Formats: sequence, C-alpha cells, structure tokens
Amino acid sequence: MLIFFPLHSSVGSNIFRIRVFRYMGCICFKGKSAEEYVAENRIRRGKSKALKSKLASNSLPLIDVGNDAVQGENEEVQVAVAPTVFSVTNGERGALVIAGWPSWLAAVAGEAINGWIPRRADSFEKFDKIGQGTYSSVYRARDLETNKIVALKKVRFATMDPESVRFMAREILLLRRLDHPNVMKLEGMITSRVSGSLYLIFDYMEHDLAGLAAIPGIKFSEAQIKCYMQQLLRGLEHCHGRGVMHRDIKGSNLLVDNNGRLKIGDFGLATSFQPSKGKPLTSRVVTLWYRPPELLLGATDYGVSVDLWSSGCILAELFSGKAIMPGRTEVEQLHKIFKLCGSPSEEYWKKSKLRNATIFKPQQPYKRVVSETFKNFPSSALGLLEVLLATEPEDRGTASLALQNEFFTTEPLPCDPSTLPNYPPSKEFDVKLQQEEARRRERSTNKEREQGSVRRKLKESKNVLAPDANAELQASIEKRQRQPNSKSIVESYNPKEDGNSGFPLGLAKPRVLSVFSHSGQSMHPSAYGSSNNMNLKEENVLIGFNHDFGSRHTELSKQKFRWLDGTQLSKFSGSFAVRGDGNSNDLLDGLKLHQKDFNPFEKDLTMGYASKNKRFHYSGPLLSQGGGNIEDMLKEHERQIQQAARKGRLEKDNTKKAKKENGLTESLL
Ligand SMILES: Nc1ncnc2c1ncn2[C@@H]1O[C@H](COP(=O)(O)OP(=O)(O)OP(=O)(O)O)[C@@H](O)[C@H]1O
Repeated sequence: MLIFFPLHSSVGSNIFRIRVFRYMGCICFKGKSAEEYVAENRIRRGKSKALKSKLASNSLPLIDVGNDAVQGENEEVQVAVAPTVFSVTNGERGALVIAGWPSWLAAVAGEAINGWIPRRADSFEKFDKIGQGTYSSVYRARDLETNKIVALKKVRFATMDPESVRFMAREILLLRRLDHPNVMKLEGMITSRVSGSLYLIFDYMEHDLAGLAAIPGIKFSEAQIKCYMQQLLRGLEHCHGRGVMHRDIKGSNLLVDNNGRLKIGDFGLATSFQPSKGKPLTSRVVTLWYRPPELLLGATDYGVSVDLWSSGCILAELFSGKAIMPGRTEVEQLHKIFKLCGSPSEEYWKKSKLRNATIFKPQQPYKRVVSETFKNFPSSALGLLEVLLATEPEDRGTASLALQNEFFTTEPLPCDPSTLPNYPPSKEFDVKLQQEEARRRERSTNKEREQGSVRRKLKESKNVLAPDANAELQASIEKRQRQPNSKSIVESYNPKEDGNSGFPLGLAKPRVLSVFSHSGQSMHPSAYGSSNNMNLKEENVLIGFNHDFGSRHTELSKQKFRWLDGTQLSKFSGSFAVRGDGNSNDLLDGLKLHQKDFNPFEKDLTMGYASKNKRFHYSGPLLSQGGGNIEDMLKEHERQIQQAARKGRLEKDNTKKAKKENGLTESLL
C-alpha cells in the first residue's frame, strides 16, 4: 500500500489537483487505483461542467501528496473537494490517516479535516507567545514555505477524550464554513500521525480591539469607530448568513492588523443555528459584560441577535472608552442592563416564558435611559445604539440592517481601514503582561512607593479588561484534563439518559456544588456545615453538581441538578449550605419548595462555587423565592462577595505571615 506524505497543501481551495506518485508502478488503496478510490470517495471528479472545464484547463491549485515514492512514474489525479462538510465513512477515515492526520482526530473529527492535508511543524519557525486563551496558547511564527508571518493557535484538548476532540472540531468546522475579509480565516492545521497536538494556522494580527482601546492616550475618532463597527457588522453579516452565531463578541476577540483590518476571531463558543430545528441551546455563553438579557434570563432558543447585543456594547465602549456594563455576576449584570436599557415589557415576560423570568422580573419596571446616559455620543451613534441594545431580541434587527443605519451614511463617514494609524503592540495579552510586570516590580521594591506608581499605571490604562467568557471554570478544565475517561454531556443533553438518581455511566464522581437554601439562594457548600451535621435521611434534596469536565462544551452545560435522597447524599464528602439559624429543617423546607419550582435537570440554576485556589466565584444567578426583589438579592449578593473577598485577603495575610515566620526560623537555623 502506498503511503502518502504531504509536502504542501493549498487549503482553502475547494478544488485540488493531487499529484500522486506511482510506487513500484502501482498505486492502490483497498484494491483500487488511487484515481478510482478518489473518485468513489466523495472526491468527485469532474462532476459539474465548471469543474470539468477547470480540470481540462489545468487551472487548479496543485497539492503534492507524495515525497516518498518513485518519481518519474507519476501521474496527476485531479480532485475536487467540495466546500461543505461531509460525514466520514470508514474508508475515508483510513484515507485521512494516510493523508497524515492522527487517527484520534480522523476517528472522531473526520468531517472537520476532510479534504485537507496537515502541515508539518518543521515547515514553520515558531517565535514568541502572543496570546493565551482558556483553551489555547497562540504563537507568532514564520511559514517557511511562504515566508509569511502567521499565528499558530495550539488548541488544548484531551486526545483520549472523543467528546473533547469533537468539540474542538466544531470550531474548525465552523471556521471552514466562513470566508470573509472580516472573519479570521483558518488557513490550515499542523499535526502529524504521531502528534498529540494540533495547531490552527491563521493570519497574524498585530492587535485586538480591547488592547487598542486600552492604550493610554488613544481616543478613536468618530470616523474610526464607524470603520471598526462597519467591519465588525460586515463580518457578523457573513457569519449569520452562513448560519453561524459567534456567541462571544468582545474586544479581545476582534483582531486588528497593521492595515486597520478588523477580523472576528475565536469561534470556540460559536454554533451553527437552524431556527427551524428548535434544538435548545445553552444560555451560558458570551462574556458576562457583553451578554444579552435573554441569556441571563435563561433563554435556550435565542438567535443571532445575541451577537448584535454584544456589538452594541462594543459600540458604546468605543465611544466612552470603557466597558459600559462591567457586572461581576449574572445578577449584577442583569441589574446593570435593566438600569440602563429598561426592563422588558409585560408582553415580553409573558410570551418569552424564560426560565429565570419569575425570579428576575422586577416588581417595578425599569425605565430606559440609554440616550440620557450617553447624551455626549453623536446622535447617529445613539440611533444605532438604541437598536442594538434593545432589551427584547426581536427589536435588534440584523447585522445587514445595522449596516444600513444612518450611522454609516452620515458625515463623518467611516474612514478607510488603511488610513487608521499604526499602533504599538497592544493586545489584551500585552496589556495583561504589562500589568503583571508592574505588579511584580511592585513586590520587589519598596512596597509603599511602588504601590502608588502601580495604581497610577493601572489607572493610566483606561480600559479595564473583560473577564474571559468562562473564566470561572478554568480550574475545572485542568482537573478534567487529568480525567480522560469521563463521559461528557453536550448541549443537547438529554436528562432521560442518566435517570433521576445516580450518575451517567462513566462519569467521574461529581463534586457537590451547591444546594438551595430556604430563601432559594445558592450557597457555596464549603462555606457551611457538613452533611453529617444534618438530618437529611428521608428527604430528597436538590443538589448542583460539578462534573468537572475540561472541554469547553461541557462547561456550558456542566452543572446538572439532581434530586437525591439522604442515602445517596451520604456518599458525598461535600458539605451543605444552611440558611438562617443553620437548622437543617430550614434547608429541607427550602429544598422542598424548590422541588416544586424547578426541573432538577435544568442547567445553570446556580453557579456559585469555589475554585481550587479557594477563590469565590459567583457567576450564576442567585435564586430568590417568588421573584421580584432584585434589589434585595443584589444587597445579599454584594454582602457575600465582600465577605468572600475579606476571607481571601485574610487567608493571604495569614499565608504571608506564616511564610515570614518560616523564613525567620530557617534563617535562625
Ligand atoms: N490570528 C491571530 N493573530 C494574533 N493574535 C491572535 C490571533 N488569534 C488569536 N490571537 C491572540 O490569542 C488570544 C487567544 O486566542 P483565542 O481567543 O482564539 O483563544 P481561545 O482559547 O479560544 O480564547 P478564549 O479564552 O477567549 O476562549 C487572543 O485574545 C489574541 O490576543
């Protein structure tokens, strides 16, 4: 059997000529000639007229797939690779491995790599690290074949975990669907049959919008803002037109090159949407500050308007120089939205039937004050902002409509991207590095004096960086990577599969996350008494579990809720929250109450938990009974955050003290 080794690929083209070399005078695969094989296996030869003529005119890009064979006896096989995604048959899987892909990838994510040939790592010269995402590290590199500077995104996933590979493949599949000047184009991938890693190849982009906005002294002009917004909306128009929802539009995902061209990047949370199919989606997407109200209210049938909301946040941010709604928790985020954009209409509450609507519906409607708040913005910008930041998703229109808004047609017109100034390196990553460096220096010199200067430096950087979309879940990703055998639960999670008690087969033993207390507020288990102190024997208890999955998709739906009886509970080492006087009956009453209200299999009911480093994270809605009093919830919420912060500071001080004492002892010894 002939083994093909890739020499060079021309990814992005839909039609290739593949030069195969005869080895010992014969080319065969599974008893067929390469040509027959290629013709039969999805690679359609001369199917359409246009293709036939291209084939005849020899105008197709060429890929060599053999450097190991005997030259001289070669023949050219012309191959058309359709641009769409295919399901992969066993035969094709074999062909993918032969083409140089590792079997773990071909087996699980054949569709994502079909028709492509991997690039070899040694055909790139790797330089510095330029970015760090939750799921990746990004490096600058030179493509030795083209001499072009590129960005290599090394994606993190567990090759042993098919679900994790499949999820990573989703990003690739979606990227392959897109081809637009304002969308990051996947130029190819690097891996090999023996490699356990995968790099995605992109054009190198010098900046991102968050980083640019954070450069001290930079204030974009109206024409420049229009230019960036136009590019963003054009990119979105393309994505939406191709059935892709981005679901994480924010400054650091909008990459900008030295020619002023903006491209939407990071499709890790993106999904394809088919409105007709009505498949429920997770509401735990989009970085908090840019997350629209419907997601905070638990919508699972949302659409592309989520990206338009985020774009509205970006528009206002570009004019005001800072994030407009920097919430620390989902509750606070929703409150900020209501205070600025008003609460949705009565009709909306009724018709939308959102999961968290009863909890978060304010007793008194909030008035919209967008125009008053941003009265200094140009009026045409306000017009577009009013549309994009509509509380009700249907009122946000579409990217195409936004592009027709008078914002883009009135003076000053959007400037040409090439006229945008050249900025110094300014990625969000660079800003983070600078801030870390400033902190490090602070520690190593006179504390008092340095503290002042760092505070000044941080102040100078006018834009506070947004948290990562799922930053709070980082700790569990790492844990998950050490647990390759756990079964994952994907967006289309089917509660029936795992029954009402116990856990799905193959799942790692879950960690108890939270229980609902009497008032319905979620409490962090470790902050309160242990299960042994409570009389939980007879009752069924609603508990949130963290299955600790490492891959991104499971994060989106990782927290599941189950009713457990006392016996099952006793199997867990976690401890439980009790409100009021700590009497277990308080808890149980509360739980029974919630048993009526909630479907135990619903996701994302609560998200408060402590990570490995014992920092408190509140990312989820804290539930309250009956709804209506968001102000009280916020007060309680704020109190809990302050308390957690105080506790953190105290622990830090104690550690420092202990270290100091140890140091003293050591030096004495
Ligand atoms: N093509 C590129 N050119 C230059 N820098 C890039 C490029 N792509 C990504 N980066 C940098 O790397 C960082 C991480 O990339 P990306 O956001 O795609 O990774 P991720 O793991 O999906 O991140 P996230 O945590 O946001 O999900 C970006 O914020 C950006 O600064």
